[in-house]
Amino acid sequence: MKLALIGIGQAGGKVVDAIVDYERRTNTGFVVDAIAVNTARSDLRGLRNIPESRQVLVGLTRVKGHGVGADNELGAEVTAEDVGEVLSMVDDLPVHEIDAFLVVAGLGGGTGSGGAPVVARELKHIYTEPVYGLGVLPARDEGGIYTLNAARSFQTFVREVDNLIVFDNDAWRKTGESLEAGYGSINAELARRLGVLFSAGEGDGSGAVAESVVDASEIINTLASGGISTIGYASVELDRPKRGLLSRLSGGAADAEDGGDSTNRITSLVRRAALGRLTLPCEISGAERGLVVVAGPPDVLSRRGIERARTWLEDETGTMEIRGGDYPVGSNFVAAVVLLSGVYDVPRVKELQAVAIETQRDMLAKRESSAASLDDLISTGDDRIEPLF
Ligand SMILES: Nc1nc2c(ncn2[C@@H]2O[C@H](COP(=O)(O)OP(=O)(O)OP(=O)(O)O)[C@@H](O)[C@H]2O)c(=O)[nH]1
Repeated sequence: MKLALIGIGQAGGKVVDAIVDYERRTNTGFVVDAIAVNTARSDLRGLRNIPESRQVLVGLTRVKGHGVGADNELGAEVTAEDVGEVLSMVDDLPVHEIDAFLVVAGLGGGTGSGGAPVVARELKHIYTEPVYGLGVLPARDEGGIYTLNAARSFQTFVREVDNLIVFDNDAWRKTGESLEAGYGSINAELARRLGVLFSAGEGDGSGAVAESVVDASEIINTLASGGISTIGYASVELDRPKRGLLSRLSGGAADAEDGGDSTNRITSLVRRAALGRLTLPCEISGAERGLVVVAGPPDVLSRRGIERARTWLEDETGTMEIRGGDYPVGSNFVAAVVLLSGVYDVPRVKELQAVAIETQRDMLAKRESSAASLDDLISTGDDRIEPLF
């Protein structure tokens, strides 16, 4: 599936940078182009895979290239004011080659949180291709303002995109590692999941042909549920020397050849992917749609395994709309990606909203009491001191 990526804010830019890095290393060609949008000049300078010619600095007259300091209302405002610059860069893209747009942002800050829904709304207005969002939720300990920003942006973003894929930083932190230090590896993990999913059907340049292809329309139909999505992933290294291209391309005989090993490997991988750590932890039963992609050398991609895994996922989720297929790649790993779309039982979102409501209430009360306290402080009672003007 061919994507145009638009990363907004620092997290958005860095995640898009990581996806482009994955795409180049794997030679999968699923990224048609990538654009970074920011209010902070220094954030744009840090990007390695998005050249200056694909970067847009918005809000320059208002914030002078210094970011919006976690004020997402200002982020939305300045992005709306300068959205024409973003759209004219999108206009330069070969849009006829694109299957969908993916707008990426961290929802806890200011620029991405406010700007991503604005850009998504404009893209949807102009183009007929689907516009998907990828929203990163802040970790629990980032504080109330980040949580409130994320809750407000989430409400808005989910309405402006055809589907919002969610990634929760909190579920991905490693013990003993600060989140800042861990962003590099977290972004790489996220890029791998999205990379395997979106490059399915594009091939990896080895010329291998899939038995039952996962093409762009399978992904689009899965995401057509709307609402929000989560992605699971699991992989295993094959215990054998890497085979030559010829044997990889021969493929297709996995079930007969290894007495069911390939079938079992795939079913257990898909279970691990769906029941292990999802990009957004949630209850998978009740998901509206699902897609299973199994990537690996063709001679171990068991069609029976994929069928069984699909049936298992139908039982677990309670939906018949589980699509699936294989994705032959020249690798010594077998990987399964499970995309669950239209998930509604998500305790993390409910918790985020509860903290956001509490924060909003506290902030309003504080603002009112601060105004009264300042009046108190300044007032000199009956002995009035005249202000200068
Ligand atoms: N996964 C991931 N999350 C990040 C990364 N950088 C920041 N975040 C998250 O994204 C949130 C938003 O931060 P930024 O993207 O830095 O904010 P911004 O959109 O640039 O907005 P301002 O800095 O306020 O102008 C943070 O609260 C973190 O939760 C990253 O590299 N990877």
